[in-house]
Amino acid sequence: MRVDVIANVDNIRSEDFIQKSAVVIDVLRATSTMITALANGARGLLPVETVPEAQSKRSEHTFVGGERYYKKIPGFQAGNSPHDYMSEEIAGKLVILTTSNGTRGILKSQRASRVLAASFLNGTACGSALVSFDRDVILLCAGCRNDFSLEDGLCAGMIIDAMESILDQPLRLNDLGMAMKLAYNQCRHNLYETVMECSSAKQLVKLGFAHDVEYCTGVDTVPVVPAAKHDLVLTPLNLIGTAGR
Ligand SMILES: O=C(O)[C@H](CS(=O)(=O)O)OP(=O)(O)O
Repeated sequence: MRVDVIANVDNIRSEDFIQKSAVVIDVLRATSTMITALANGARGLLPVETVPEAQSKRSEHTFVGGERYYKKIPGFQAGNSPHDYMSEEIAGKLVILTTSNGTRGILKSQRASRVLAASFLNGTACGSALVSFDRDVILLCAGCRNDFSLEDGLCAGMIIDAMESILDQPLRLNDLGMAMKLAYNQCRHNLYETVMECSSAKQLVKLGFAHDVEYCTGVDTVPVVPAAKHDLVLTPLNLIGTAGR
């Protein structure tokens, strides 16, 4: 099985996803938020590109959230903090989410056979789902404004590590994949301290979101895998029965 790690959303074309499993990684914070919303009973999550598009989908059955420049959008029910998605208010609702990078990554990947959303919270569960799909994989690091974010790359390294442990053999990796596997193994025992040195974490701490960085560096603490197949609504993957698909 081949696994390619891509540095940011603009470094890949949508046709490159055809016939592959795609995993979008935005540790700080979009994919950590998606995982949290589904773990807290949201019935699904629809990523959208623009603020007006999100607003137009508001109804009694939806919960509309998102950010621009880390801040909640005026009039929205929530921002992009996973802590905004832990209340009973979202149970049974379709979450509509628009963020600067993570939701763009999901939209870009939609030609893949399956699209998953990953972060440290569910890394091992994602790895085992990918092995069961038995297809080549693209790990798309969402990054930040066309740039690479190290925390996303480290999470890619974690997923590669989990897949290789399950398969008990090395995967075929691109150079960024090799680098991230080595980097993850170098810092896996002090992940929080390493992520705290990354630019997005520093910015979040400055804006009063230190608790988000702490939560988002929890390893395998929320083993729910948001997944989409042939449409854009992410729902929790049922890990039993995914083999061979
Ligand atoms: O809300 C976030 O943490 C970031 C903000 S920014 O794009 O990095 O300025 O958005 P995300 O889509 O989660 O990367």
